[in-house]
Amino acid sequence: MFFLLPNQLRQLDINTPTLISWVFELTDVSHDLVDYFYLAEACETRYFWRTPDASFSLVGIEACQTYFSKTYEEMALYQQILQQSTVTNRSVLGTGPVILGGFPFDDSVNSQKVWNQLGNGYLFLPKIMLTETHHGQFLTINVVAESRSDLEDKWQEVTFLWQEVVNKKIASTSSDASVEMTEVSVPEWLTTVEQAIDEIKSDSPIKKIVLARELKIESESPISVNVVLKNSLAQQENTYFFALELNDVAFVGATPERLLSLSEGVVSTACVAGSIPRGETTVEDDKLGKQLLEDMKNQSEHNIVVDAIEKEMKTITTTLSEKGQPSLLKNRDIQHLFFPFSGQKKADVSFFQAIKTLHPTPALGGEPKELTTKWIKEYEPGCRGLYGSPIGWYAVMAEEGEAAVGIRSALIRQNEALLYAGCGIVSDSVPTEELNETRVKFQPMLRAIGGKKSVTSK
Ligand SMILES: C=C(O[C@H]1C=CC=C(C(=O)O)[C@@H]1O)C(=O)O
Repeated sequence: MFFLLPNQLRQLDINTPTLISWVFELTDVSHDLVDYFYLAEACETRYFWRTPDASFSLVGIEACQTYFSKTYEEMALYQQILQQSTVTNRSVLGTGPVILGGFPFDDSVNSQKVWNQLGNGYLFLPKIMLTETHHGQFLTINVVAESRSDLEDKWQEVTFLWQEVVNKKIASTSSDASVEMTEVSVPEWLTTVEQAIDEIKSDSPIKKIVLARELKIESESPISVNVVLKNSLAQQENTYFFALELNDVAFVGATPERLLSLSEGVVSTACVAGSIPRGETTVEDDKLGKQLLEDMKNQSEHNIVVDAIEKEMKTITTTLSEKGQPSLLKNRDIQHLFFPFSGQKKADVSFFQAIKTLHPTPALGGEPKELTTKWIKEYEPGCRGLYGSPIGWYAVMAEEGEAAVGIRSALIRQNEALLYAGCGIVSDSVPTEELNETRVKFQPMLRAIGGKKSVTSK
């Protein structure tokens, strides 16, 4: 598959920096799209995204433009600037110029010490992007050129990069190394949970705080992002899959939670809060599901999320679906209370602005938002980085995109991984039960990392 510069582009008159974003339909669709992510292992930047129903996947390879530590407003502005200087033949959803990546949980926290260059958010426009939809597989080539000869040079560079990637072989790596697992700051975390309960029970306006903790994995050999993603894809159900890698750090996850999607002017979100493990048998599983649906503590945790999201969705939409009863969202290790909302996005609200409005929902931050975000910054041990924050894709030329909430996730760096899990604390939370809930939420990434584990707790 070699992609020559199309004739239309050879005739372009380029005088100012112009983004050329050209889409080709792939005729050879024998590869699963994720294979291109695996093949790009040696690249500096790579990205993978798949929706829970697997109907839409993206792979991004190397950066044509990068956006570090950018606010939602800045990204909306970059999007507008790009729109005015782009030449594209895109017609299918998720092809052409698309920005990929994640925002930080809290942009007032510098997480670079732990998260390296990903710490304050990293978004990029890929040089090569692969898209799979029910229309087929597509390849987008993005280059920013200042003249016709610059376009020819850069085009050649990107097509060589593509050749290099597809000519690689996927290395077969096993995941049976010995790994040491350390639950980080457990006593401190339990104390923080108690403090949060006291705060909620006092006459403070705080009703709910989501507290997260970390689990550290040290492996005798480098942890392969390819293996972790491959295992996640095989092991999890009803989740988004994402992987964002820049140099030696990668953020990988299998999250059940949609923050916001935008298609044809309609924004859709979901309230996912309230949890119980899966049962060993169907009977036990149904019993646990029923228990979750009827449990007052989980209902109150969930309702806080529904009320806040409904209120915020009303500020960004002209019409909104009605509030109703939650159903169960079942993943491999855990089940949640789930309720979706969708509405017509207001024309003057950008997608980035809409994401800013919702993030963090009380499923990851708390209620009220500003107070609890500050509370988390002050008291939660650890450093969230991109955990719990919007990660996804954002079309440049059209009203399209989607961001999931980056949970059930791990930061992977060579022989180490840091897993994150949190839970909603309300007035009748019991600290040790919350600790157990986070243990269940670590499971997806623990299972995906594999290895023979020994455990310590600090
Ligand atoms: C914060 C996490 O989960 C959130 C999403 C679903 C259910 C949650 C809960 O029941 O507490 C959390 O709000 C996490 O998995 O790290």
